[in-house]
Amino acid sequence: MEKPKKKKGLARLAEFAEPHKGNYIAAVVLAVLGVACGLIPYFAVSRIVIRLIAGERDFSYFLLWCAVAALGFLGRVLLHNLSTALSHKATFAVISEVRRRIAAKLTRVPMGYVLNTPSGKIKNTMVEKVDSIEPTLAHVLPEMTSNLLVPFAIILYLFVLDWRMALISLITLPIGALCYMGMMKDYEKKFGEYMAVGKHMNATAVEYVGGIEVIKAFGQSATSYQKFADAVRANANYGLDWMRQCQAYFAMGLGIWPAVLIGVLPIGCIFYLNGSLPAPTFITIVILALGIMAPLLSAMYYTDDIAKIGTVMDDIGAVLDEPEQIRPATRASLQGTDIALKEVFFGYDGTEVLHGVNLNIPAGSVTALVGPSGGGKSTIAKLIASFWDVSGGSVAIGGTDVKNIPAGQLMDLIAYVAQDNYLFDLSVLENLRLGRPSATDEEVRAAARSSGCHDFIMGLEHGYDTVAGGTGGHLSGGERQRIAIARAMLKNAPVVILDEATAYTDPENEAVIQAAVARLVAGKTLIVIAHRLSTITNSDQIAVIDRGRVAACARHEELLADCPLYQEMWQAHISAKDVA
Ligand SMILES: Nc1ncnc2c1ncn2[C@@H]1O[C@H](COP(=O)(O)OP(=O)(O)OP(=O)(O)O)[C@@H](O)[C@H]1O
Repeated sequence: MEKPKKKKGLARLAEFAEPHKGNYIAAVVLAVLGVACGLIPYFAVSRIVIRLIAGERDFSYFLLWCAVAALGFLGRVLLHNLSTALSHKATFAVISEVRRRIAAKLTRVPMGYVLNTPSGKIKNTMVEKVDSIEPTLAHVLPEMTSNLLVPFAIILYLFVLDWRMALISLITLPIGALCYMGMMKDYEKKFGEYMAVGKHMNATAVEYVGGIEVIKAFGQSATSYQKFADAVRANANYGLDWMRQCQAYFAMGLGIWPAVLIGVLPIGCIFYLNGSLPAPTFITIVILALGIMAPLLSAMYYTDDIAKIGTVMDDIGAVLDEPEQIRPATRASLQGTDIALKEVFFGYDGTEVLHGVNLNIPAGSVTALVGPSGGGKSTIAKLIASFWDVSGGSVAIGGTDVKNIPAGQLMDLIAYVAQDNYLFDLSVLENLRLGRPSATDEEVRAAARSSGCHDFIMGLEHGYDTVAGGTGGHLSGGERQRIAIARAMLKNAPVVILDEATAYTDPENEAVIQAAVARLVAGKTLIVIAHRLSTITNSDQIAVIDRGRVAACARHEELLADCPLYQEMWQAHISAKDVA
Protein backbone atom coordinates (compact mmCIF):
# COMPACT_ATOMS: atom_id res chain seq x y z
CA MET A 1 0.00 0.00 0.00
CA GLU A 2 1.37 3.44 -0.90
CA LYS A 3 2.06 5.68 2.10
CA PRO A 4 0.04 8.92 2.18
CA LYS A 5 2.28 11.85 1.22
CA LYS A 6 3.24 14.11 4.13
CA LYS A 7 1.91 17.61 3.63
CA LYS A 8 4.32 20.56 3.78
CA GLY A 9 4.13 24.18 4.87
CA LEU A 10 0.78 25.89 4.43
CA ALA A 11 -0.90 22.66 3.31
CA ARG A 12 0.01 21.16 6.68
CA LEU A 13 -1.37 24.19 8.48
CA ALA A 14 -4.59 23.85 6.50
CA GLU A 15 -4.81 20.25 7.66
CA PHE A 16 -4.72 21.37 11.30
CA ALA A 17 -7.24 24.15 10.63
CA GLU A 18 -9.67 21.84 8.78
CA PRO A 19 -11.75 20.82 11.85
CA HIS A 20 -12.37 24.53 12.56
CA LYS A 21 -13.26 25.41 8.97
CA GLY A 22 -16.71 26.75 9.98
CA ASN A 23 -15.25 29.29 12.39
CA TYR A 24 -12.64 30.43 9.90
CA ILE A 25 -15.17 30.88 7.09
CA ALA A 26 -17.42 32.89 9.42
CA ALA A 27 -14.40 34.97 10.49
CA VAL A 28 -13.52 35.73 6.85
CA VAL A 29 -17.11 36.69 5.98
CA LEU A 30 -17.36 38.98 9.02
CA ALA A 31 -13.98 40.53 8.22
CA VAL A 32 -15.01 41.23 4.61
CA LEU A 33 -18.25 42.82 5.81
CA GLY A 34 -16.23 44.79 8.37
CA VAL A 35 -13.86 46.24 5.79
CA ALA A 36 -16.82 46.98 3.49
CA CYS A 37 -18.45 48.88 6.38
CA GLY A 38 -15.16 50.72 6.83
CA LEU A 39 -15.55 52.09 3.29
CA ILE A 40 -19.01 53.49 3.98
CA PRO A 41 -17.60 56.66 5.64
CA TYR A 42 -15.55 57.36 2.46
CA PHE A 43 -18.68 57.01 0.38
CA ALA A 44 -20.68 59.21 2.80
CA VAL A 45 -18.00 61.91 2.68
CA SER A 46 -18.11 61.93 -1.10
CA ARG A 47 -21.93 62.36 -0.99
CA ILE A 48 -21.66 65.23 1.48
CA VAL A 49 -18.88 67.02 -0.44
CA ILE A 50 -20.74 66.71 -3.75
CA ARG A 51 -23.95 68.16 -2.26
CA LEU A 52 -22.06 70.92 -0.45
CA ILE A 53 -20.49 71.99 -3.74
CA ALA A 54 -23.92 71.79 -5.39
CA GLY A 55 -25.21 74.27 -2.76
CA GLU A 56 -27.40 71.89 -0.73
CA ARG A 57 -28.86 73.69 2.36
CA ASP A 58 -30.96 70.87 3.82
CA PHE A 59 -29.27 69.92 7.12
CA SER A 60 -31.23 66.67 7.45
CA TYR A 61 -29.52 65.41 4.26
CA PHE A 62 -26.08 65.97 5.78
CA LEU A 63 -27.22 64.51 9.10
CA LEU A 64 -28.40 61.39 7.36
CA TRP A 65 -25.02 60.83 5.68
CA CYS A 66 -23.16 61.63 8.92
CA ALA A 67 -25.27 58.93 10.59
CA VAL A 68 -24.53 56.51 7.73
CA ALA A 69 -20.80 57.24 8.11
CA ALA A 70 -20.97 56.68 11.88
CA LEU A 71 -22.89 53.43 11.42
CA GLY A 72 -20.33 52.27 8.86
CA PHE A 73 -17.55 53.01 11.31
CA LEU A 74 -19.33 51.24 14.18
CA GLY A 75 -20.11 48.29 11.92
CA ARG A 76 -16.46 47.99 11.02
CA VAL A 77 -15.36 47.94 14.67
CA LEU A 78 -18.06 45.45 15.66
CA LEU A 79 -17.58 43.06 12.74
CA HIS A 80 -13.81 43.24 12.99
CA ASN A 81 -13.96 42.28 16.67
CA LEU A 82 -16.39 39.45 16.05
CA SER A 83 -14.23 38.14 13.24
CA THR A 84 -11.07 38.32 15.37
CA ALA A 85 -12.80 36.58 18.30
CA LEU A 86 -13.92 33.69 16.08
CA SER A 87 -10.58 33.27 14.35
CA HIS A 88 -8.71 33.37 17.69
CA LYS A 89 -11.02 30.79 19.22
CA ALA A 90 -10.28 28.44 16.33
CA THR A 91 -6.56 29.28 16.27
CA PHE A 92 -5.97 28.61 19.96
CA ALA A 93 -7.66 25.24 19.50
CA VAL A 94 -5.30 24.53 16.57
CA ILE A 95 -2.27 25.64 18.61
CA SER A 96 -3.10 23.39 21.54
CA GLU A 97 -3.73 20.48 19.15
CA VAL A 98 -0.30 21.00 17.51
CA ARG A 99 1.39 21.10 20.95
CA ARG A 100 -0.54 18.04 22.10
CA ARG A 101 0.56 16.14 18.98
CA ILE A 102 4.21 17.13 19.42
CA ALA A 103 4.12 16.07 23.10
CA ALA A 104 2.45 12.77 22.19
CA LYS A 105 4.93 12.26 19.36
CA LEU A 106 7.88 12.56 21.74
CA THR A 107 6.58 9.55 23.65
CA ARG A 108 6.38 7.46 20.47
CA VAL A 109 9.68 8.26 18.79
CA PRO A 110 12.77 6.31 19.89
CA MET A 111 14.14 7.72 23.13
CA GLY A 112 17.39 8.36 21.26
CA TYR A 113 15.78 11.10 19.18
CA VAL A 114 14.72 13.00 22.31
CA LEU A 115 18.03 12.43 24.11
CA ASN A 116 20.13 13.40 21.10
CA THR A 117 18.18 16.55 20.24
CA PRO A 118 19.15 19.60 22.34
CA SER A 119 16.24 20.32 24.69
CA GLY A 120 16.41 24.01 23.64
CA LYS A 121 15.58 22.97 20.08
CA ILE A 122 12.58 20.88 21.12
CA LYS A 123 11.35 23.63 23.44
CA ASN A 124 11.79 26.19 20.65
CA THR A 125 9.61 24.10 18.33
CA MET A 126 6.98 23.38 20.98
CA VAL A 127 6.73 26.91 22.34
CA GLU A 128 7.99 29.68 20.06
CA LYS A 129 7.38 28.00 16.68
CA VAL A 130 3.88 26.90 17.61
CA ASP A 131 3.16 30.37 19.00
CA SER A 132 4.10 31.91 15.68
CA ILE A 133 1.15 30.13 14.07
CA GLU A 134 -1.15 32.57 15.86
CA PRO A 135 -0.61 35.76 13.80
CA THR A 136 -0.97 33.90 10.52
CA LEU A 137 -4.03 31.85 11.29
CA ALA A 138 -5.88 34.24 13.56
CA HIS A 139 -5.17 37.47 11.67
CA VAL A 140 -3.93 36.77 8.19
CA LEU A 141 -6.74 34.54 7.06
CA PRO A 142 -9.70 36.86 7.78
CA GLU A 143 -7.90 40.19 7.57
CA MET A 144 -5.80 39.56 4.51
CA THR A 145 -8.75 38.13 2.61
CA SER A 146 -10.91 41.14 3.44
CA ASN A 147 -8.11 43.61 2.80
CA LEU A 148 -7.67 42.18 -0.67
CA LEU A 149 -11.30 41.64 -1.60
CA VAL A 150 -12.61 45.06 -0.68
CA PRO A 151 -10.09 47.14 -2.69
CA PHE A 152 -10.83 44.79 -5.57
CA ALA A 153 -14.53 45.68 -5.26
CA ILE A 154 -13.74 49.41 -5.15
CA ILE A 155 -11.59 49.14 -8.26
CA LEU A 156 -14.45 47.41 -10.05
CA TYR A 157 -16.77 50.24 -8.98
CA LEU A 158 -14.23 52.80 -10.21
CA PHE A 159 -14.25 51.06 -13.60
CA VAL A 160 -18.03 51.43 -13.63
CA LEU A 161 -17.73 55.15 -12.85
CA ASP A 162 -14.89 55.93 -15.31
CA TRP A 163 -12.51 53.28 -16.68
CA ARG A 164 -9.76 55.83 -17.47
CA MET A 165 -9.70 57.11 -13.89
CA ALA A 166 -9.83 53.54 -12.56
CA LEU A 167 -6.65 52.70 -14.51
CA ILE A 168 -4.95 55.88 -13.33
CA SER A 169 -5.81 55.12 -9.70
CA LEU A 170 -3.80 51.92 -10.06
CA ILE A 171 -0.69 53.74 -11.31
CA THR A 172 1.35 53.17 -8.14
CA LEU A 173 0.45 49.50 -7.98
CA PRO A 174 3.24 48.14 -10.27
CA ILE A 175 5.88 50.31 -8.55
CA GLY A 176 4.73 49.07 -5.17
CA ALA A 177 4.71 45.48 -6.47
CA LEU A 178 8.32 45.87 -7.73
CA CYS A 179 9.45 47.18 -4.34
CA TYR A 180 7.68 44.31 -2.67
CA MET A 181 9.30 41.77 -4.97
CA GLY A 182 12.69 43.28 -4.18
CA MET A 183 11.95 42.91 -0.49
CA MET A 184 10.81 39.30 -0.79
CA LYS A 185 13.75 38.19 -2.96
CA ASP A 186 15.20 34.94 -1.52
CA TYR A 187 12.83 35.35 1.42
CA GLU A 188 12.37 31.66 2.12
CA LYS A 189 16.10 30.97 2.04
CA LYS A 190 16.87 33.96 4.26
CA PHE A 191 14.12 33.16 6.71
CA GLY A 192 15.30 29.54 6.89
CA GLU A 193 18.82 30.78 7.67
CA TYR A 194 17.49 33.24 10.25
CA MET A 195 15.53 30.45 11.92
CA ALA A 196 18.60 28.20 11.94
CA VAL A 197 20.65 30.94 13.63
CA GLY A 198 17.82 31.43 16.17
CA LYS A 199 17.57 27.70 16.80
CA HIS A 200 21.29 27.48 17.43
CA MET A 201 21.08 30.41 19.85
CA ASN A 202 18.20 28.73 21.69
CA ALA A 203 20.08 25.47 22.02
CA THR A 204 23.23 27.19 23.29
CA ALA A 205 21.18 29.29 25.73
CA VAL A 206 19.67 26.15 27.26
CA GLU A 207 23.13 24.55 27.33
CA TYR A 208 24.52 27.69 28.97
CA VAL A 209 21.89 27.71 31.70
CA GLY A 210 22.26 23.94 32.19
CA GLY A 211 26.04 24.28 32.52
CA ILE A 212 26.00 27.39 34.68
CA GLU A 213 27.57 25.46 37.58
CA VAL A 214 30.63 24.61 35.49
CA ILE A 215 30.80 28.13 34.08
CA LYS A 216 30.75 29.64 37.57
CA ALA A 217 33.10 27.06 39.03
CA PHE A 218 35.68 27.94 36.37
CA GLY A 219 35.11 31.67 36.67
CA GLN A 220 33.70 32.05 33.16
CA SER A 221 31.39 34.93 32.37
CA ALA A 222 28.68 35.03 29.72
CA THR A 223 30.96 36.61 27.13
CA SER A 224 33.81 34.23 27.75
CA TYR A 225 31.45 31.33 27.19
CA GLN A 226 32.33 31.72 23.56
CA LYS A 227 29.74 29.46 21.97
CA PHE A 228 26.86 31.29 23.60
CA ALA A 229 28.31 34.75 22.95
CA ASP A 230 28.94 33.87 19.28
CA ALA A 231 25.42 32.47 18.84
CA VAL A 232 23.86 35.62 20.32
CA ARG A 233 26.00 37.85 18.10
CA ALA A 234 25.30 35.78 14.97
CA ASN A 235 21.58 36.01 15.63
CA ALA A 236 21.65 39.80 16.09
CA ASN A 237 23.90 40.34 13.05
CA TYR A 238 21.79 38.21 10.75
CA GLY A 239 18.61 40.06 11.72
CA LEU A 240 20.30 43.44 11.26
CA ASP A 241 21.84 42.58 7.86
CA TRP A 242 18.56 41.27 6.57
CA MET A 243 16.69 44.36 7.77
CA ARG A 244 19.27 46.62 6.06
CA GLN A 245 18.78 44.77 2.76
CA CYS A 246 15.01 45.20 2.94
CA GLN A 247 14.90 48.71 4.34
CA ALA A 248 15.24 50.63 1.03
CA TYR A 249 12.57 48.54 -0.73
CA PHE A 250 10.30 48.79 2.26
CA ALA A 251 10.61 52.57 2.62
CA MET A 252 10.06 53.07 -1.14
CA GLY A 253 7.05 50.76 -1.22
CA LEU A 254 5.54 52.40 1.83
CA GLY A 255 6.03 55.88 0.36
CA ILE A 256 4.94 55.27 -3.24
CA TRP A 257 2.21 52.68 -2.96
CA PRO A 258 -0.44 54.74 -1.16
CA ALA A 259 0.28 57.88 -3.28
CA VAL A 260 -2.66 57.24 -5.65
CA LEU A 261 -3.45 60.94 -5.89
CA ILE A 262 -0.18 61.42 -7.88
CA GLY A 263 -2.08 60.37 -11.01
CA VAL A 264 -5.73 60.74 -10.01
CA LEU A 265 -5.61 64.46 -9.10
CA PRO A 266 -3.80 66.05 -12.09
CA ILE A 267 -5.28 63.78 -14.76
CA GLY A 268 -8.72 63.98 -13.16
CA CYS A 269 -8.46 67.81 -13.33
CA ILE A 270 -7.60 67.63 -17.05
CA PHE A 271 -10.59 65.34 -17.74
CA TYR A 272 -12.83 67.66 -15.65
CA LEU A 273 -11.62 70.75 -17.54
CA ASN A 274 -12.12 69.15 -20.95
CA GLY A 275 -15.63 68.19 -19.84
CA SER A 276 -15.20 64.41 -19.96
CA LEU A 277 -15.42 63.90 -16.17
CA PRO A 278 -18.32 65.38 -14.20
CA ALA A 279 -17.37 66.97 -10.85
CA PRO A 280 -19.42 64.56 -8.64
CA THR A 281 -17.81 61.52 -10.30
CA PHE A 282 -14.39 63.13 -9.95
CA ILE A 283 -14.92 63.76 -6.22
CA THR A 284 -16.26 60.24 -5.62
CA ILE A 285 -13.26 58.75 -7.45
CA VAL A 286 -10.76 60.86 -5.47
CA ILE A 287 -12.27 59.86 -2.13
CA LEU A 288 -12.69 56.15 -2.98
CA ALA A 289 -9.19 55.98 -4.49
CA LEU A 290 -7.87 57.06 -1.10
CA GLY A 291 -9.56 53.99 0.38
CA ILE A 292 -7.92 51.45 -1.96
CA MET A 293 -4.35 51.49 -0.83
CA ALA A 294 -4.70 51.39 2.97
CA PRO A 295 -6.19 47.87 2.99
CA LEU A 296 -3.73 46.71 0.30
CA LEU A 297 -0.88 47.99 2.46
CA SER A 298 -2.22 46.10 5.48
CA ALA A 299 -2.45 42.98 3.33
CA MET A 300 1.18 43.47 2.33
CA TYR A 301 2.29 43.31 5.97
CA TYR A 302 0.72 39.87 6.27
CA THR A 303 2.62 38.38 3.34
CA ASP A 304 5.64 38.38 5.64
CA ASP A 305 3.77 36.13 8.09
CA ILE A 306 2.64 33.84 5.28
CA ALA A 307 6.17 33.43 4.00
CA LYS A 308 7.39 32.62 7.53
CA ILE A 309 4.68 30.15 8.38
CA GLY A 310 5.78 27.73 5.62
CA THR A 311 9.20 27.36 7.27
CA VAL A 312 7.66 27.17 10.75
CA MET A 313 5.25 24.42 9.69
CA ASP A 314 8.09 22.49 8.00
CA ASP A 315 10.01 22.57 11.29
CA ILE A 316 6.97 21.41 13.25
CA GLY A 317 6.33 18.79 10.56
CA ALA A 318 9.91 17.53 10.88
CA VAL A 319 9.18 16.60 14.52
CA LEU A 320 5.75 15.16 13.73
CA ASP A 321 7.14 13.08 10.85
CA GLU A 322 10.01 11.55 12.87
CA PRO A 323 9.83 7.78 12.40
CA GLU A 324 8.07 6.14 15.33
CA GLN A 325 8.84 2.89 17.02
CA ILE A 326 6.33 0.54 15.50
CA ARG A 327 4.70 -1.62 18.16
CA PRO A 328 1.57 -3.78 18.02
CA ALA A 329 -1.58 -2.66 19.82
CA THR A 330 -2.65 -6.06 21.16
CA ARG A 331 -0.92 -7.56 24.18
CA ALA A 332 1.66 -10.24 23.49
CA SER A 333 1.47 -13.49 25.42
CA LEU A 334 4.90 -13.99 27.00
CA GLN A 335 6.45 -17.20 28.30
CA GLY A 336 7.82 -15.82 31.57
CA THR A 337 10.25 -12.91 31.67
CA ASP A 338 13.58 -14.41 30.61
CA ILE A 339 15.53 -11.87 28.58
CA ALA A 340 17.63 -12.91 25.58
CA LEU A 341 19.87 -10.73 23.41
CA LYS A 342 20.85 -12.54 20.20
CA GLU A 343 23.58 -11.17 17.91
CA VAL A 344 22.57 -7.59 18.74
CA PHE A 345 24.08 -4.86 16.60
CA PHE A 346 23.39 -1.20 17.26
CA GLY A 347 24.86 2.20 16.44
CA TYR A 348 24.29 5.90 17.11
CA ASP A 349 24.12 8.13 14.03
CA GLY A 350 25.73 5.50 11.85
CA THR A 351 28.57 4.65 14.29
CA GLU A 352 28.20 1.06 15.43
CA VAL A 353 28.77 0.62 19.17
CA LEU A 354 27.46 -2.93 19.73
CA HIS A 355 28.90 -5.61 17.48
CA GLY A 356 26.93 -8.83 17.99
CA VAL A 357 26.01 -9.00 21.67
CA ASN A 358 24.69 -12.32 23.02
CA LEU A 359 23.35 -12.43 26.56
CA ASN A 360 20.78 -14.52 28.41
CA ILE A 361 19.23 -13.12 31.57
CA PRO A 362 17.06 -15.71 33.36
CA ALA A 363 13.95 -14.45 35.19
CA GLY A 364 14.57 -13.78 38.86
CA SER A 365 18.35 -13.55 38.48
CA VAL A 366 20.73 -10.70 39.21
CA THR A 367 22.90 -9.79 36.23
CA ALA A 368 25.60 -7.16 36.50
CA LEU A 369 26.97 -5.38 33.46
CA VAL A 370 30.53 -4.23 34.07
CA GLY A 371 33.35 -3.07 31.85
CA PRO A 372 35.42 -0.09 30.75
CA SER A 373 33.71 3.24 30.22
CA GLY A 374 32.11 3.59 26.78
CA GLY A 375 32.00 -0.19 26.29
CA GLY A 376 28.23 -0.24 25.76
CA LYS A 377 26.70 -1.20 29.14
CA SER A 378 24.08 1.56 29.22
CA THR A 379 23.31 0.98 25.55
CA ILE A 380 22.55 -2.71 26.24
CA ALA A 381 20.31 -1.75 29.18
CA LYS A 382 18.46 0.82 27.09
CA LEU A 383 17.94 -1.64 24.24
CA ILE A 384 16.35 -4.07 26.72
CA ALA A 385 14.03 -1.26 27.81
CA SER A 386 13.39 -0.62 24.09
CA PHE A 387 14.53 3.02 24.20
CA TRP A 388 15.92 2.34 20.73
CA ASP A 389 15.42 -0.41 18.16
CA VAL A 390 18.36 -2.70 17.39
CA SER A 391 19.82 -2.47 13.89
CA GLY A 392 20.58 -6.21 13.78
CA GLY A 393 19.75 -9.29 15.86
CA SER A 394 17.02 -9.28 18.50
CA VAL A 395 16.12 -8.51 22.08
CA ALA A 396 13.42 -10.82 23.42
CA ILE A 397 11.50 -10.97 26.68
CA GLY A 398 9.60 -14.15 27.54
CA GLY A 399 10.49 -15.50 24.08
CA THR A 400 8.91 -12.55 22.23
CA ASP A 401 10.91 -9.92 20.36
CA VAL A 402 10.44 -6.56 22.15
CA LYS A 403 9.39 -5.13 18.77
CA ASN A 404 6.30 -7.34 19.03
CA ILE A 405 5.37 -6.23 22.55
CA PRO A 406 3.10 -3.17 22.87
CA ALA A 407 4.92 -0.19 24.41
CA GLY A 408 2.54 -0.06 27.40
CA GLN A 409 2.98 -3.77 28.16
CA LEU A 410 6.77 -3.47 27.98
CA MET A 411 6.75 -0.45 30.29
CA ASP A 412 4.68 -2.47 32.80
CA LEU A 413 7.37 -5.17 32.71
CA ILE A 414 10.36 -2.91 33.29
CA ALA A 415 11.30 -0.35 35.93
CA TYR A 416 14.29 1.70 34.81
CA VAL A 417 16.20 3.52 37.53
CA ALA A 418 18.62 5.88 35.82
CA GLN A 419 21.64 7.60 37.39
CA ASP A 420 20.20 11.05 37.27
CA ASN A 421 16.56 10.73 37.99
CA TYR A 422 14.42 13.60 36.95
CA LEU A 423 11.98 14.84 39.53
CA PHE A 424 9.04 16.88 38.31
CA ASP A 425 8.07 20.22 39.74
CA LEU A 426 5.51 18.47 41.93
CA SER A 427 5.28 17.47 45.58
CA VAL A 428 7.52 14.62 46.72
CA LEU A 429 4.36 12.53 47.19
CA GLU A 430 3.25 13.08 43.58
CA ASN A 431 6.77 12.43 42.30
CA LEU A 432 6.74 9.09 44.09
CA ARG A 433 3.24 8.27 42.88
CA LEU A 434 4.42 8.50 39.25
CA GLY A 435 5.61 4.90 39.79
CA ARG A 436 1.98 3.81 40.07
CA PRO A 437 -0.62 6.57 39.60
CA SER A 438 -3.33 4.44 41.27
CA ALA A 439 -1.31 3.99 44.50
CA THR A 440 -2.91 5.32 47.70
CA ASP A 441 -1.04 7.80 49.91
CA GLU A 442 -0.36 4.97 52.37
CA GLU A 443 1.14 2.74 49.66
CA VAL A 444 3.35 5.63 48.54
CA ARG A 445 4.55 6.16 52.11
CA ALA A 446 5.20 2.42 52.55
CA ALA A 447 7.41 2.43 49.42
CA ALA A 448 9.22 5.50 50.75
CA ARG A 449 9.89 3.69 54.05
CA SER A 450 11.25 0.60 52.26
CA SER A 451 13.60 2.66 50.16
CA GLY A 452 14.94 4.64 53.12
CA CYS A 453 13.31 7.91 52.04
CA HIS A 454 10.76 8.41 54.79
CA ASP A 455 13.05 9.99 57.38
CA PHE A 456 14.61 12.58 55.11
CA ILE A 457 11.22 13.37 53.53
CA MET A 458 9.77 14.01 57.00
CA GLY A 459 12.70 16.34 57.64
CA LEU A 460 11.75 18.51 54.63
CA GLU A 461 9.87 21.73 55.29
CA HIS A 462 6.47 20.40 54.22
CA GLY A 463 7.20 16.69 54.46
CA TYR A 464 5.63 14.72 51.59
CA ASP A 465 4.03 17.94 50.28
CA THR A 466 7.39 19.64 49.67
CA VAL A 467 7.76 20.57 46.02
CA ALA A 468 10.81 18.76 44.66
CA GLY A 469 11.62 21.32 41.93
CA GLY A 470 12.46 21.00 38.23
CA THR A 471 15.58 18.83 38.44
CA GLY A 472 15.01 17.65 41.95
CA GLY A 473 15.74 21.06 43.43
CA HIS A 474 16.62 20.86 47.06
CA LEU A 475 17.28 17.13 47.26
CA SER A 476 20.77 15.66 47.20
CA GLY A 477 21.83 13.20 44.51
CA GLY A 478 21.61 10.28 46.94
CA GLU A 479 18.12 11.35 48.04
CA ARG A 480 17.00 11.61 44.42
CA GLN A 481 18.33 8.12 43.76
CA ARG A 482 16.37 6.76 46.74
CA ILE A 483 13.20 8.49 45.52
CA ALA A 484 13.73 6.84 42.13
CA ILE A 485 14.09 3.47 43.83
CA ALA A 486 10.87 4.07 45.78
CA ARG A 487 9.16 4.97 42.52
CA ALA A 488 10.36 1.70 40.99
CA MET A 489 9.16 -0.21 44.08
CA LEU A 490 5.69 1.24 43.68
CA LYS A 491 5.69 0.22 40.05
CA ASN A 492 6.45 -3.35 41.16
CA ALA A 493 7.63 -4.40 37.69
CA PRO A 494 9.12 -7.91 37.33
CA VAL A 495 12.30 -6.56 35.66
CA VAL A 496 14.38 -3.81 37.25
CA ILE A 497 17.17 -2.08 35.37
CA LEU A 498 19.40 -0.08 37.67
CA ASP A 499 22.08 2.27 36.45
CA GLU A 500 24.14 2.35 39.62
CA ALA A 501 25.04 5.91 40.53
CA THR A 502 28.75 6.62 40.74
CA ALA A 503 28.36 9.99 42.39
CA TYR A 504 26.91 9.16 45.77
CA THR A 505 29.55 6.86 47.12
CA ASP A 506 29.79 7.95 50.73
CA PRO A 507 29.55 4.78 52.81
CA GLU A 508 26.41 5.84 54.66
CA ASN A 509 24.48 6.59 51.48
CA GLU A 510 25.80 3.52 49.74
CA ALA A 511 24.61 1.26 52.57
CA VAL A 512 21.11 2.82 52.54
CA ILE A 513 20.88 2.54 48.75
CA GLN A 514 22.11 -1.06 48.75
CA ALA A 515 19.53 -2.00 51.38
CA ALA A 516 16.83 -0.23 49.36
CA VAL A 517 17.89 -2.02 46.18
CA ALA A 518 17.84 -5.38 47.97
CA ARG A 519 14.24 -4.76 49.04
CA LEU A 520 13.30 -3.46 45.59
CA VAL A 521 14.53 -6.50 43.68
CA ALA A 522 13.45 -9.34 45.97
CA GLY A 523 12.03 -12.00 43.62
CA LYS A 524 12.63 -9.87 40.51
CA THR A 525 15.03 -9.86 37.59
CA LEU A 526 17.70 -7.26 38.22
CA ILE A 527 20.05 -5.90 35.59
CA VAL A 528 22.51 -3.57 37.22
CA ILE A 529 25.06 -1.41 35.43
CA ALA A 530 27.72 -1.57 38.08
CA HIS A 531 30.51 0.91 38.56
CA ARG A 532 31.63 -0.40 41.97
CA LEU A 533 32.50 -4.07 41.69
CA SER A 534 32.14 -4.66 45.44
CA THR A 535 28.36 -4.25 45.13
CA ILE A 536 27.91 -7.04 42.60
CA THR A 537 30.23 -9.89 43.68
CA ASN A 538 27.18 -11.97 44.69
CA SER A 539 25.40 -11.56 41.35
CA ASP A 540 24.16 -14.68 39.59
CA GLN A 541 26.17 -13.60 36.57
CA ILE A 542 28.46 -10.76 35.64
CA ALA A 543 28.71 -9.78 31.97
CA VAL A 544 31.96 -8.02 31.11
CA ILE A 545 31.21 -5.62 28.29
CA ASP A 546 34.19 -4.44 26.31
CA ARG A 547 34.14 -2.40 23.11
CA GLY A 548 30.62 -3.41 22.18
CA ARG A 549 30.97 -7.14 22.87
CA VAL A 550 30.43 -9.51 25.77
CA ALA A 551 34.02 -10.40 26.67
CA ALA A 552 32.92 -12.91 29.35
CA CYS A 553 29.86 -13.82 31.36
CA ALA A 554 30.11 -15.82 34.57
CA ARG A 555 30.11 -15.55 38.39
CA HIS A 556 32.62 -13.36 40.23
CA GLU A 557 34.96 -16.21 41.26
CA GLU A 558 34.97 -17.72 37.76
CA LEU A 559 35.75 -14.37 36.16
CA LEU A 560 38.54 -13.77 38.65
CA ALA A 561 39.99 -17.08 37.53
CA ASP A 562 39.45 -16.81 33.76
CA CYS A 563 38.90 -13.23 32.58
CA PRO A 564 42.02 -11.03 32.39
CA LEU A 565 39.99 -7.86 31.88
CA TYR A 566 37.87 -8.59 34.97
CA GLN A 567 41.00 -9.40 36.98
CA GLU A 568 42.43 -6.02 35.98
CA MET A 569 39.23 -4.21 36.93
CA TRP A 570 39.05 -6.04 40.24
CA GLN A 571 42.67 -5.16 41.03
CA ALA A 572 42.01 -1.52 40.19
CA HIS A 573 38.92 -1.59 42.39
CA ILE A 574 40.77 -3.14 45.35
CA SER A 575 43.64 -0.65 45.09
CA ALA A 576 41.21 2.29 44.85
CA LYS A 577 39.52 1.04 48.03
CA ASP A 578 42.88 0.65 49.75
CA VAL A 579 43.83 4.20 48.82
CA ALA A 580 40.46 5.46 50.07
N1 LIG B 1 22.98 9.13 22.92
C1 LIG B 1 24.12 8.82 22.32
N2 LIG B 1 24.42 9.35 21.11
C2 LIG B 1 25.58 9.03 20.50
N3 LIG B 1 26.51 8.21 20.99
C3 LIG B 1 26.27 7.65 22.20
C4 LIG B 1 25.07 7.93 22.92
N4 LIG B 1 25.11 7.24 24.08
C5 LIG B 1 26.28 6.56 24.08
N5 LIG B 1 26.98 6.80 22.96
C6 LIG B 1 28.28 6.19 22.59
O1 LIG B 1 28.12 4.78 22.58
C7 LIG B 1 29.22 4.14 23.15
C8 LIG B 1 28.73 3.26 24.32
O2 LIG B 1 28.21 4.10 25.32
P1 LIG B 1 27.51 3.56 26.65
O3 LIG B 1 27.00 4.72 27.39
O4 LIG B 1 26.57 2.48 26.30
O5 LIG B 1 28.77 2.94 27.41
P2 LIG B 1 28.91 2.56 28.94
O6 LIG B 1 29.69 1.28 28.95
O7 LIG B 1 27.59 2.54 29.62
O8 LIG B 1 29.81 3.75 29.47
P3 LIG B 1 29.88 4.40 30.96
O9 LIG B 1 30.36 3.31 31.88
O10 LIG B 1 30.91 5.45 30.80
O11 LIG B 1 28.53 4.90 31.30
C9 LIG B 1 30.18 5.23 23.59
O12 LIG B 1 31.15 5.37 22.59
C10 LIG B 1 29.32 6.47 23.66
O13 LIG B 1 30.08 7.61 23.33
